[in-house]
Amino acid sequence: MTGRGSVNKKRRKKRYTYESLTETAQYLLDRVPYQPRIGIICGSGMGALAEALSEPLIFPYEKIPNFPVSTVEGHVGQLVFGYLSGVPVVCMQGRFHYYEGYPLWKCAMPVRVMKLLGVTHLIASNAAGGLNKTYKVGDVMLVKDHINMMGFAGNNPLQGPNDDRFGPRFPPMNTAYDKFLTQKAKQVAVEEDLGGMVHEGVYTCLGGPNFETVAELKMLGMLGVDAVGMSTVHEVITARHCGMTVLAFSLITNMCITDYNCYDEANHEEVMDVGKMRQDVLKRFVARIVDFIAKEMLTKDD
Ligand SMILES: O=P(O)(O)O[C@H]1O[C@H](CO)[C@@H](O)[C@H]1O
Ligand code: HPA
Repeated sequence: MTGRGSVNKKRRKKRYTYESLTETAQYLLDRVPYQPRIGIICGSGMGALAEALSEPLIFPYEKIPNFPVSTVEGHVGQLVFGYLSGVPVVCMQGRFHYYEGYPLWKCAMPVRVMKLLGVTHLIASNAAGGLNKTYKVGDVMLVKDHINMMGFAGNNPLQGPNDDRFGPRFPPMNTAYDKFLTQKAKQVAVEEDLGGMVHEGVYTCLGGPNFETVAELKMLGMLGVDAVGMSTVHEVITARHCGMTVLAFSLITNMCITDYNCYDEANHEEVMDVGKMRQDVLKRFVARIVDFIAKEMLTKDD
């Protein structure tokens, strides 16, 4: 390969260093008059979560040094800084997925940038297919654990040289999802009238972009998976590696089809529609969680 093609290939493969990520964080810190403490990642169709921020400062991904760009419908592709419940936060309105052609370390790169910005708590949301038969479309599942399917095949965002400034070579993952915060989120959900529609369950991320076959879903069900998606796991692994406290939740946007006699088909339009349908209640939900973190958890970290 010669010329522009080889230059692009080198660029795609070039790993971020602590220094290059610091450069990205510094670019943002030079333009934002505060340090965000809480990071929020918006799932498919859930970009409206960022619209709840007051005094928004918006950075399209293509303008931020070293940032990848969003290519998926329903992921605007910008970082939004602002205040939620009076707390300085940063929100990813659009995340990166493996199926977009990005390696997992690149998909998870914004989490490390958040860390360098001063973020200590991450709230990751996603749209997911409900595999647990008791779930219904529009329900929320607080993630209590995940199965890193791609990791089974050796694909992990932490693959490659470890930089101890971010975290240890061999990070534990049995406490990935903060129990205290998850319990509080459950309580908030009940108070916000999400009551009967809130579950705690196991999420898995597949590589996508195709939705799953019936046999694949049956297998995942046997493994104990409650909700299936194509994101979040690599972000959570990266966040835990660098010591962040994590809450993650899935909006169940469709039920997984595990019946060979059913001819319905999963589709991205439905996923985005359900995200929009639930956006107002999720905005309130996330704002309350941010308020709780600020009052009960941030002070302990200071
Ligand atoms: O996980 P998020 O980004 O919410 O999006 C989910 O929705 C898309 C499929 O409709 C996939 O990208 C899947 O991962
Ligand atoms: N499968 C995988 N990812 C998804 C789904 C699904 O059914 N729904 C939303 N994201």
